[in-house]
Amino acid sequence: MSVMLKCLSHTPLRDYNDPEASIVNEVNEVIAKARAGVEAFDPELIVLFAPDHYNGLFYDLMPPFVVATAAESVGDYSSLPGHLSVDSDTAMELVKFLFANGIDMTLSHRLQVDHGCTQTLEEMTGSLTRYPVVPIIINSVAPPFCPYARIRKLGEIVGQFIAGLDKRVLILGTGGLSHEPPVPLLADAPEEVAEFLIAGRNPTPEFRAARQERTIAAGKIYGSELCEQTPLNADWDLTFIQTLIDGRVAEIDELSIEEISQQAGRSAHEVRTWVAAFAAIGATGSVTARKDYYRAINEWIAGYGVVSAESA
Ligand SMILES: O=C(O)/C=C/c1cccc(O)c1O
Ligand SMILES: [Fe+2]
Repeated sequence: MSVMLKCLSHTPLRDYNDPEASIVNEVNEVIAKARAGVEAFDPELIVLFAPDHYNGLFYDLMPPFVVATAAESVGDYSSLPGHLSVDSDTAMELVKFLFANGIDMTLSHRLQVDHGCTQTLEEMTGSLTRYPVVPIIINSVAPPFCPYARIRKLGEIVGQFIAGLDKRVLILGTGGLSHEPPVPLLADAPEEVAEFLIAGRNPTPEFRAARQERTIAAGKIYGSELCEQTPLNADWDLTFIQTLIDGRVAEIDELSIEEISQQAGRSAHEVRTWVAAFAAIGATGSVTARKDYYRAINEWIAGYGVVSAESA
């Protein structure tokens, strides 16, 4: 068994609201380098921790986390549509292993996923089908959230499963870091917004286009005095990254969910995918980790980071 980890922020505003060309080029270079590392590693399996943004998961049945044995991308923004090459047998074995080890996992045999799941997969592999993948969606956008300690425990048990596989496994975490796009909250939502958050699957093209336009418009003023959303917080992001690469992931258990929302924005909870990914690799051996890149990019509503690790 050998294990590689890549955790990356994602943003659907790529191509729709780009920062200056030098920054786009810089990010493209970092992604190309990370992808070359994946290519050289040649994973036999990808375990993908990702959030959803009210495209696959809604409040009609909102799990804290879910393993998919089959997944279809909705192709929101400019993300790739279509099916992911999910290794359904391994996904099912993982669910059984989690049950046997104290994690009450949710299972989906047909899950819709969005840019939060597919952007990083595409960036790291060039497609949604290049390698067998097991998607694990962690609720990071729809409060209330289970404690970070539970996410770390989930990651640890996934790591124990990976350790028993005798395969080259790439663990991906996608989302974060600090950011707060205009995603509505169920509390106090007007009736039609609440209806969308509870059961908004398969929206009309017009509904999807209007939603995307709102995000693009938010990107154009994000971080300015016109913007009411919580701004990016580079200090918070860099402290969080350092905690992970120092091997101190358990310290994140102590952070309060409310404080993270206040300091880093409501969608900063997408870092739950990074917590799970680091806990997973930590359970497979001794870990070497590094920060490949960080920049706060308002145009993309993203504290944008890339972190890599290997275990031996
Ligand atoms: O779901 C949406 O419409 C927008 C999501 C978004 C916006 C900006 C940064 C991100 O990481 C997002 O997921
Ligand atoms: Fe996101």
